[in-house]
Amino acid sequence: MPPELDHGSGVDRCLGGQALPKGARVGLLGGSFDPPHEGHLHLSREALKRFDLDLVVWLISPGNPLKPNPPAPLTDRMAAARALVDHPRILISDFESRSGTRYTAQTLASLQQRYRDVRFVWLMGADNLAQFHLWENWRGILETVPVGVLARPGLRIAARSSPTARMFRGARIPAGASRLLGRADAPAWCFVNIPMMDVSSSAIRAMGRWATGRKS
Ligand SMILES: Nc1ncnc2c1ncn2[C@@H]1O[C@H](COP(=O)(O)OP(=O)(O)OP(=O)(O)O)[C@@H](O)[C@H]1O
Ligand SMILES: O=C(O)c1ccc[n+]([C@@H]2O[C@H](COP(=O)([O-])O)[C@@H](O)[C@H]2O)c1
Repeated sequence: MPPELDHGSGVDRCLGGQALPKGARVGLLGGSFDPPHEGHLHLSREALKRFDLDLVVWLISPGNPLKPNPPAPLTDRMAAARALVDHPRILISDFESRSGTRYTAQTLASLQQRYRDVRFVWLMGADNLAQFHLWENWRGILETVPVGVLARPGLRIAARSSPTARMFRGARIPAGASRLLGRADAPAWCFVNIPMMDVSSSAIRAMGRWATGRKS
């Protein structure tokens, strides 16, 4: 049983091994991290600055509900993330596997119930904004937490003209005011251009540089 789970009250005392201070602005970077790479680190460092966050938590997913093939075992991905990250404000968590949630809308509901005094911000790369309207209860997610989107090579235009960007255009915070995102009430989202880093898990897998206990 993970030590950080307080089963008596059903309340998590900490996320990614760290207690979350009252009022903290916490960015959540959900992902397959199959494997984690420098692009995830880069996105996280930029998000801390651009959105004025206190912490970024990597939520290592049991598996993306839209991806047909399962990722490598969670323990391998968690270990690789721990080996890669050496930053006091970037935490790694298997919260979704522990809470039994797989859809982001459920994960956010579960987190908000456990951490009532924390201000969560959902973080993602531009590829996910382009597809966001396919996610379970995607409007509900946007109505629940502010969303920070970070540019990704080749995907700026698809993201900015996506159904989500069009439907929620009135809730967009301009990039010049991105530091307000963490304090904003939902619905609010912000797209920031960051120096591009052309690295992806699929490219690393294709190069055979990710050896795990994956069953395939
Ligand atoms: N190089 C990058 N620049 C910006 N965002 C990124 C980058 N790599 C990953 N992300 C974002 O990080 C989150 C988690 O990504 P994920 O773990 O799926 O990695 P990935 O490299 O996109 O994987 P894959 O190539 O298998 O799709 C997503 O929101 C994704 O958009
Ligand atoms: O909730 C959904 O319907 C949903 C659909 C697709 C992706 N997600 C989440 O988006 C995050 C990024 O996934 P990935 O595989 O692109 O790294 C990860 O936390 C997934 O659980 C969530």
